[in-house]
Amino acid sequence: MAPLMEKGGVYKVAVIGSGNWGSVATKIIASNTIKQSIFHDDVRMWVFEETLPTGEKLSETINKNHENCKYLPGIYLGSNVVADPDLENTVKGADMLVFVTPHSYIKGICKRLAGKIKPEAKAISLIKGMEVKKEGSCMISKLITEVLGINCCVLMGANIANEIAEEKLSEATIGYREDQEVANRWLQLFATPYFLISIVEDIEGVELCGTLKNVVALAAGLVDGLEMGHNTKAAIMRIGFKEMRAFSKLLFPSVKNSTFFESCGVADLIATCFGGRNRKVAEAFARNRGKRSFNDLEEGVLQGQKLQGVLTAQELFEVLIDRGWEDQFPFFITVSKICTMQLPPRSILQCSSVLNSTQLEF
Ligand SMILES: NC(=O)c1ccc[n+]([C@@H]2O[C@H](COP(=O)([O-])OP(=O)(O)OC[C@H]3O[C@@H](n4cnc5c(N)ncnc54)[C@H](O)[C@@H]3O)[C@@H](O)[C@H]2O)c1
Ligand SMILES: O=P(O)(O)OC[C@H](O)CO
Repeated sequence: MAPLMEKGGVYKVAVIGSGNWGSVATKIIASNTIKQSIFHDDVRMWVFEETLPTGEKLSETINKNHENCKYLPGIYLGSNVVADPDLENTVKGADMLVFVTPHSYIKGICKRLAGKIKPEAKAISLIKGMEVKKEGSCMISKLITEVLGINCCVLMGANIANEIAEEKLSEATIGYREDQEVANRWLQLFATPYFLISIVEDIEGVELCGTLKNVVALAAGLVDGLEMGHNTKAAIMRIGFKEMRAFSKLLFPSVKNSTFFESCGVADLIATCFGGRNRKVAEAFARNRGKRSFNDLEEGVLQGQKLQGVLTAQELFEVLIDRGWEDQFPFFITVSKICTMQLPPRSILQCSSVLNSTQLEF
C-alpha cells in the first residue's frame, strides 16, 4: 500500500509548547484537523511537565479534562488533543511542527529535536522574539531552519490568546519565504471564521513586527503606570512604531512597508499596548517606581506565564551597540535601560522628545 502522504492524505500535526497561546493555538488546530481530511485528527502537544498544587501532573490533567487548567483555565481544547511531556515522542512522525514556546527556550528545544524529526517536515513559529549571537541577531524562524534543516514560516498578529480562546474575531499574518504552497497549508490549518489570516512574502518583516512590538508594549505600560494619559501613550506608540520599522529595514532591507499595516504590524502593536502582559507588568513596574525588578513582578503578576519584552529589549540593546546604531534608536535604548534599572521609568518621557527633535526618516 502507498504511504498516506503520497495519496494526498494525512498530515500529522505536533505543537511544541502549551502555555497560554500554545494552548489556544492547539485548540484552533484541533478544531480544524478534525474537520479537514488532509490532516490527521489527533494533535500532539508537548507539555513542559510540572506538578500542580493538587499533586497531579499537568499533562495528565489535560488528557483527563481536555483543558489546560494552569495556562488556559475554563477552555475546552478538544478531545483530539493529546498532551505529551516527552518532546521527542511528540514530534515522532509529524509532518507539520508548530513552535510556540517563550523564545528563551527554543534553541535548547531545537537542539534536542535535531535528527529526530521527519526530514520533509515543515515548521511554523508563533514565537515573538529573537536570538542574539556573537555573529549577530537571528530570527527564531531562521534558528529553527538552521538547527533542524526544515522550512519554517511564521504566524504573528493582534492575538491576545484569551480573547481568541473565546472565539472573538481576530486577524493574523503568516509570513513565508518563496514557498507559497506551504504557507497555504498553514493557512488551512489555522484559519477559522473567527481567526482570519492573510499571507505575505516577508518573513523577516512579519517576525520583527511580532518581536519588537513587545518592547513598545513595555513603554506603553510604563506610561500607564505613570498615569500620563492617552495622548502620551499614543505618542509613545507612534515613536516606538517608527523605531520598529527603521530597525527592521536596517537589519533586513528586504522588509516591506506594507507588512507594518498587516495584523502583525500596527494591529498587534495596538492590541499589545492595551491588553498584553508586557504592558501589564510594565505598568506594575512604574507604579512601584522601578523598585521591584521585572523578574520579581513577572512571577507575581503572570503566575508562570512569561514576558518576552524584557529579554527582547536587552537583546535589542546588544544589537544596537554592536552595530553602532544606538544614537538612531533612543527609544529602544531607553526602554532597555529602564528594564535593567539603569534609568527610572520616567525617562521614557524624555527619550520621546529627543527622538522628535532628531526627525530621522527611514
Ligand atoms: N499569550 C498570548 O496572548 C500570545 C499571543 C501571541 C503570541 N504569543 C507568543 O507565544 C509564545 C509562547 O507564549 P505562551 O503565551 O504560549 O506561553 P506562556 O507565557 O503562557 O507560558 C510559558 C510557557 O513556558 C513553559 N516553560 C517554562 N519553563 C520552561 C522551560 N524550561 N523549557 C520549556 N518551556 C518552559 C511553560 O510550561 C509554559 O508552557 C511567546 O513567544 C509569546 O510571545 C503569546
Ligand atoms: O501578552 P503579551 O504582551 O505577551 O502579548 C500577547 C500577544 O503577542 C498579542 O498579540
